[in-house]
Parts: sequence; C-alpha cells; structure tokens
Amino acid sequence: MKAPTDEDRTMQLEVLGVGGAGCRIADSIRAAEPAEHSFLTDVTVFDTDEAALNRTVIPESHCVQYGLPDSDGGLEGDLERGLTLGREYADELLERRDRDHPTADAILVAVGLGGATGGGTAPALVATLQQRSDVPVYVLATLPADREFDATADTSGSGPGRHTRDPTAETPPRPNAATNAIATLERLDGVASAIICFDNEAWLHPVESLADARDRCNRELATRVEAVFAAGERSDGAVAQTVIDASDVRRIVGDQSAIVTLGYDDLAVETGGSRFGLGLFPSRPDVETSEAVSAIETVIRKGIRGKLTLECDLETAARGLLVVGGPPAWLNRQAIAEGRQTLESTLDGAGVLGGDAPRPDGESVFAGVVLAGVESDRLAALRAVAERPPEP
Ligand SMILES: Nc1nc2c(ncn2[C@@H]2O[C@H](COP(=O)(O)OP(=O)(O)OP(=O)(O)O)[C@@H](O)[C@H]2O)c(=O)[nH]1
Repeated sequence: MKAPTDEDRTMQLEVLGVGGAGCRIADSIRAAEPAEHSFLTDVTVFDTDEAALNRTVIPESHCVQYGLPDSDGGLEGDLERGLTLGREYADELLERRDRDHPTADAILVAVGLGGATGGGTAPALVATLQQRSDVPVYVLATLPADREFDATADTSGSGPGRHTRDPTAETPPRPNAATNAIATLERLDGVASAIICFDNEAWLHPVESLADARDRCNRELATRVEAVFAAGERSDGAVAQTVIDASDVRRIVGDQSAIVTLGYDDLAVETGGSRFGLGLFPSRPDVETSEAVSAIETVIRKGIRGKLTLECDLETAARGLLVVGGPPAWLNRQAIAEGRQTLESTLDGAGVLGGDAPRPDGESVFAGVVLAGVESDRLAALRAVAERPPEP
C-alpha cells in the first residue's frame, strides 16, 4: 500500500475485519491489492480469538485481540455476549487503529453474520465510526449457509437436498446462525451506510465444508471488492475515459443501509507485453475492434446475469454501477457505453453509473457490477428461519 499522491484519484478504502470471518476476508482483500496500484489506506483486524488472529498474515501491529483474556475459541455463537463486548470495546478498538495513514474515502467493515464476536461487535463499531468520521461506513457481511444451522440437511451429498451438513469439527454446526444473522442485520439497519452481502449458501459446493470453501469464497469476494472500489483515475499514466470516484460509489451504494450485491466476470486477453516487466515488447496496440467488443460484451453480460454475491431479483435494484477494466487497448468505449445501457434496461430504468478502469499491466478484461437496494428471497428465507418458534 502506498500513500496516494495528488494525481492519484483512485478511491482509497480503509478495511476493518471483525470476528473470524471478518478477519479472514480483510486478509484476502489485502492480498488482492495489486502491487501496481493501491486502493487501501490500511487494514486492521479485531477478534476475541487470539489464535484466529495469528492465522492471518496481517502484521501483528494491525491485529487487535479484545474482550476475553487469553482467549482461544471466540464466543461460540453467544450473540448477547458479543453485543455487550461490542458496546464495551467499540471506542477502544477504534483508538487502537494505526492512525498514521491518509484519510480514506470510505471505510469497509467485514464481518461474518451468524457468529457472536463479529455480529455482536459490528453494530457498535459501525455506529461509533459513523459518529467519528465523515466518510461512509459500508459493511461487507457474509450470510450463513443452511448446513451450519439446519439439522435436517442432507449429510450424504447424494440426496435431493441442495446442501450437506458441515462434516468437519473445525466449523461445528451453529444452530442459532440464522437467528444471529438476522438480529445483527436488524441492528445494522439505519447504522451502516450500506450492507454488501455474500451468501455462503450459494457459494459453497454441495459436498463441501465451510472450512474447505472459505479461502476460495474469500478470494472471490476480494476480487469483486477490488474491481469496484479500486476503479478511478490512476497515477501511472493510465487515464480512464469515465472516472468512477468515491462520490460516484457513494451515490450508488448509498447511505441508507441499502442491501447491496456484487456481480463480476473476467476474461483473459492477449496483451503482447512482456510478462517480466522488462518493457522489451510494447503492449499490443492492434487489438481488433470486434475482438475487444466481444470480450467486453461477454464480461458485462456475465457480470450482470451471472452469479451474484447475493442472488436477487435484478428488477428490484434501486441503483446500479458498472466498472469495466483491463488493458487500455481492449477498453472499447462504445461497447462500455452500450453495456451501461444494458444494465440500465435490466434494472428497469434505475439510476446507473458506468466507468472504465484501465489496467496497463492487466491480462484480462473484467466487469464489476454493483446492484444496490435489492430485495432477496434468501434474506426472506433466513428471516423465516429466525422467526420460527423453537422446537418444543
Ligand atoms: N465467506 C466466509 N464466511 C465465513 C468464514 N468464516 C466464517 N464464516 C461465516 O461467518 C459466520 C460467523 O463465523 P465467525 O466469523 O468465525 O464467528 P465470530 O464472529 O468469530 O463469532 P464466534 O465464533 O461466535 O466468537 C459463520 O457462521 C459462517 O457463516 C470465512 O472465512 N469466509
């Protein structure tokens, strides 16, 4: 991460991770930051579980253990305890951040909903951040998978069920995960500027434990965060035709606790440049227009229509953002403008912004999509589980 210069208008994001999932996701976002341009001012992680903190590659100076003395193991799903700790420690945790970095344009708090440490601490942490800073505070939240809390889940992997119960001891079942997740979402409503959701249920393969899937899921999530939040004008000579800056992201993602889902697709393209950075071969200047148009159309279509971090009815989205990036020679302006119109018509006329993100060193064309203010059946299903009366 480098300090932004005056010419560098890439949006700058501070990431805070809280609880086991939040820390691992923050770790993945940090790992996904491209060496050639920075978009993170700082990354700090907070957990009651010291052993979990030590398993991240975040420098020790940015890992903060709190709440339980010498704790290995966390709060094991006791949300009331997590909420109490959150209220007690929110101020202190924010004080313990390293302040020796430029002010960010937005703060992203990563958390896994379903547990107690992250889900308990996040509401107080986000509320305190909102009081102390002028920038939006977005929450990046995972939703629990059915196999974590659903005792009737098919455990064989061969039955008609869509899922299997998590078979590993490392991620034991969390019977109250849905209840905890909905309780935390309700507390974040009206507090977080927006809540970007990642539904673990949709991203786990049928016969796969969360422990096996989580690194892959976290990488997928980090790629999408980078595509959207690292757009903007760059200081290395790559100037976007249409710059997406922090206020554009703010306009779309919003400040009313909107539920947000992210789409993404990429396609490897030939660049002709030296892979070893020796600059011996110039970047391929002669990309066929039809090839560039086809690559851009493909990633935009799949970015909109492919798998989202939270499945939803696209027409319910109140706002949308499209970022198309890649090597400059591949960024066909007309195809990008048409993609923006496609997103607009898909969202039934909702407000849409679009821009490009030139990546001179990139080896693929990509589309990052933000859909904000969506309604999702998955959230309704989790709410129904949370409201179900307890079994006698
Ligand atoms: N995508 C993703 N989801 C995770 C990961 N780890 C845990 N989860 C999800 O996040 C939820 C909360 O788990 P943790 O973050 O470990 O829990 P915690 O906040 O530390 O709380 P306690 O363990 O109860 O103290 C789980 O129910 C899972 O659904 C991860 O690395 N990636």
